[in-house]
Amino acid sequence: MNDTVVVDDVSKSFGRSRALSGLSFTARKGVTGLLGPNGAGKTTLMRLLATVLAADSGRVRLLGWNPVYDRLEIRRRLGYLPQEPAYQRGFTVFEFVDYVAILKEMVDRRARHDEVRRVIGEVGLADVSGKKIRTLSGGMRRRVGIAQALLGDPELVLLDEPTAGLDPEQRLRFRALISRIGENRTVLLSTHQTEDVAALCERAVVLKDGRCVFAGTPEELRGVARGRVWQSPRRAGVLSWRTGEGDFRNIGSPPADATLVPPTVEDGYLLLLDGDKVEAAV
Ligand SMILES: Nc1ncnc2c1ncn2[C@@H]1O[C@H](COP(=O)(O)OP(=O)(O)OP(=O)(O)O)[C@@H](O)[C@H]1O
Repeated sequence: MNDTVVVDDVSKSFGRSRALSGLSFTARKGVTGLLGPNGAGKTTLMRLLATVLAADSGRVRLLGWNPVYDRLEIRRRLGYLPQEPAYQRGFTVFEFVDYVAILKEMVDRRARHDEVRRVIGEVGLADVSGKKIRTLSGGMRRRVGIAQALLGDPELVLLDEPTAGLDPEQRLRFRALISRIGENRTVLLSTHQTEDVAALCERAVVLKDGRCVFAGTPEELRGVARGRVWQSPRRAGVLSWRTGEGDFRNIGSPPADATLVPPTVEDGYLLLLDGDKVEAAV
């Protein structure tokens, strides 16, 4: 297999709080979505893969390198959009991306400026290149973050919640951009949006309590809830909510006369997270 990311039995604690607990999964070229509730360990995992943090135990291989010994080699091939990027808000878009390029050791000024213009163009910000970051909308600022992550054409791109807080139209544009980025690179995308995973990821990984509870295609994630989602006039499943049409959508073990409906990726995800409760109620 051409796995570009291998995480094997990795644990990481902060004091007494265990963020990652024996986590294992692999990723390869294309877009892999990382799903999980608040506190599941997504950001910790991203920081670990970005070589910002070291694991307490377990093994990690990134692009064939070991982050313990080859951090620089990995960093040269890595682009990272942190969850809370430290933008220099007084800089223009060009100045900020150029500043990151300097930090990335791009020393030839002309080649660096060409590369800065290229990545700014790639995220569709050429028109606002001379604008100060503080004057941009949140969605545009997020694109500046992606632009800097594309500097030097990295083989591995880590995007920590790039679509959080975007309006639907911006999300759509981001999906197009991210799927383009993933055509010839390994992209890991952490998100709370199962729709993003269904729409653009080739593979999905679900974290819960610092462990991997699912790894597979979005179709397989949807399959987790096959035969376990039904519609009824009254609340029935353990996970149950009223839909826009007035009926209830229920997830769990259906009664014999249930009207089953096709599951979504979100149904599969919810069932994975709340599976214990669902099984306990049977
Ligand atoms: N620097 C830190 N110091 C102490 N605890 C931390 C630190 N970073 C993370 N944690 C803890 O580790 C656990 C996992 O956090 P993490 O931020 O990785 O989750 P997450 O899946 O990214 O959550 P969210 O979706 O809310 O961003 C949480 O319990 C968190 O409180």
